[in-house]
Amino acid sequence: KRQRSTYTHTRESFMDVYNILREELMKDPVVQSHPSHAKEWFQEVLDYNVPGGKLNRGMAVYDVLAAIKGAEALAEADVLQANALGWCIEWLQAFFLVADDIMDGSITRRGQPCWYKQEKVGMIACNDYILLECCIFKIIKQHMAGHPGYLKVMELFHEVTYQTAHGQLLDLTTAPQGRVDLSKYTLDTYMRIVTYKTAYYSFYLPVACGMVLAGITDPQAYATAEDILLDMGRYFQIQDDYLDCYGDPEVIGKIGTDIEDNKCSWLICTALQHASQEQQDIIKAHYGASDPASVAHIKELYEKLDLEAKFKAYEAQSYATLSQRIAEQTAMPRLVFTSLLDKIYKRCK
Ligand SMILES: COc1ccc2c(CC(=O)O)coc2c1
Repeated sequence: KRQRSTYTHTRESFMDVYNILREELMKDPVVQSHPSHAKEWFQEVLDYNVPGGKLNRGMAVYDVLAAIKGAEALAEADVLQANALGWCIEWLQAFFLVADDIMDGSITRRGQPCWYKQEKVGMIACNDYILLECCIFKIIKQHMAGHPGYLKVMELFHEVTYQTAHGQLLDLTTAPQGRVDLSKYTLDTYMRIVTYKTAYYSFYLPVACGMVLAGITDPQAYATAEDILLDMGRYFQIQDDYLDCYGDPEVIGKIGTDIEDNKCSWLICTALQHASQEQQDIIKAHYGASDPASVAHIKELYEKLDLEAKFKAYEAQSYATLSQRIAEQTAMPRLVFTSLLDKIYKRCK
């Protein structure tokens, strides 16, 4: 069935699907048979943690499907299915964020207190992030049963969860809280962290989901997409690290604290690569310290090492290489990749 009334893909239409999925999950017999306090708790876990982000990852699944099949070829059921898978990526992110905030001892997330910081929650949040992950497979079962790509999607979410957990393992053991062993802050390790912790779920997963729904089965198409999208995801995170230090807090919606937080960021790894012995001593003395004077010393060092220019050069190089690779590939309509690249390139938030 072709689409009669053209669907317009907006945050509002995407949020409508959240409400459908949340009601489906609340209707689950296990939840329905709970005493009301437990039903309310489960609903709050979803409403507090799943919506509230920028929804870029979730909304990208429909965009990919429409780019491959043509929006006019999609039936209402196809649109719902794509948005349901998109929300599975937002659920996956909610699961990681609730867990990561506990591990990092974070205070706020998306402008509100972290879920575990709620008086009544604490370590109950550990069970809550498990429930968030379980919802992914309830939604996939509900919306992909009977689809030829059901198993592929199931494998995708298991594989990307595994990759992301390995990214978090690497990040936690490279940059443990408190004083840091700077010898671990190499660009190679940094690239591995961002590949596994961010690039797979933020860029490869949304596109791979769209490809499955579009009926693409050729393994080479997925390999080509992975190659391009991991590079895009690495560029995205390096840009994120740059914005944390040089972005306008008004625009990015938060004040960057990577220097105070000891973060293994592209800036510090690049600084260490070019720093003299004396400059390394300054980094050792001041990186990861929260007092403003220490932060100022690090930013002064970033100035001296001209990291802004180094980032701009990397950004231009990365964009050129990605554009070239996108133009050369024949696996998919270029729009699949260019729509994402245009969203992140030179973004301010
Ligand atoms: C999947 O493509 C994306 C993923 C993430 C983003 C972001 C930042 C964010 O939402 O965290 C801007 O554009 C995107 C495009």
